[in-house]
Amino acid sequence: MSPVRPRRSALYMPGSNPRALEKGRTLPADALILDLEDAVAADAKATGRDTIRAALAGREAYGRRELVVRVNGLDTPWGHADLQAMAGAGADAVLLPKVESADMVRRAASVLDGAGAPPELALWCMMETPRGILRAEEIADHPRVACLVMGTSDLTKDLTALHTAQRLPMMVSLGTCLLAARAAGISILDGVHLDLGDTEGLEASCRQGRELGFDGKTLIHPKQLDAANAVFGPSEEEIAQARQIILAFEAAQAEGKGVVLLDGRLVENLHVAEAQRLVALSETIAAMQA
Ligand SMILES: CC(C)(COP(=O)(O)OP(=O)(O)OC[C@H]1O[C@@H](n2cnc3c(N)ncnc32)[C@H](O)[C@@H]1OP(=O)(O)O)[C@@H](O)C(=O)NCCC(=O)NCCSC(=O)C[C@H](O)C(=O)O
Ligand SMILES: [Mg+2]
Repeated sequence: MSPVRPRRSALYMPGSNPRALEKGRTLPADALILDLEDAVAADAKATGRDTIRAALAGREAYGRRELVVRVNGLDTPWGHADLQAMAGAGADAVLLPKVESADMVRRAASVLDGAGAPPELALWCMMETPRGILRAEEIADHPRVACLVMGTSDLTKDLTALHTAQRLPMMVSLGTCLLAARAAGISILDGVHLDLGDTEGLEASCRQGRELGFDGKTLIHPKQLDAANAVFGPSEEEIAQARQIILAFEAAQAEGKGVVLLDGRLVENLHVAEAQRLVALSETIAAMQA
């Protein structure tokens, strides 16, 4: 079962942009992904590292937002130094791009260990190449991996597919990674919606992601946060329903029954487990907002 930690919204921001990093302290994002990879030009990578380390040194200012650093791949000139710089910098997780095997995860973990990373520093993995998708299960199974993140832009390019409204070209990959994440009991986030002017399309893509089972969505601009938070967070109606399910089942159990009908619908212990997860999620979100 995925952890109850809310990951409805994860906002990418260029690690070389101090203004964006400062703004992240007040934005309603569950997670911030401080990027050293695609959003940072080659000649700004070293400055980006310093800017991110400075932000992480003042992490109290980010409250309960999860802080994740996307490093460059170990096959690039910057990957090794990125991992060494982030090992003890205070991030919650390091996000590895273009992960294609458990061996790639092991090599990154070994650099972090060698640089003295604490055991609680998690690895998140970008799932964005055909080979990576095919090996999703072994990647998700590594003990340090806490979350898979769909990289639907790179994936669309590598598949020579098209970006479509219904995202049919993505379905096999999304489903494969969801199975891997849930089998391993870790989180999984959906890919970005690139069209910043397309509010309806963003909302539809969030709804589709939630229906498929994603925990949240990665985003590229603050104006996308509200849609993701609303869709991936349980609604008032869902919370009320969940509480009813828990109460009805408790009452049935007190009478020695293992199932109960609530408004004509069968309730079993599997429904109670999901209801408990939703209530716990809503309580954590409320605590974060407070
Ligand atoms: C796309 C942007 C470059 C647009 O930036 P800008 O022109 O500054 O936008 P606005 O003027 O509308 O900004 C309004 C204010 O919001 C702040 N802002 C904007 N974007 C962010 C952000 N991402 N995080 C934090 N704050 C942000 C601006 O500073 C303005 O603030 P203020 O000064 O108070 O007015 C920009 O949005 C951007 O850089 N976005 C992130 C791009 C990125 O990180 N891309 C890489 C990740 S996506 C990816 O890699 C895909 C994946 O790998 C795959 O394969 O699928
Ligand atoms: Mg990518």
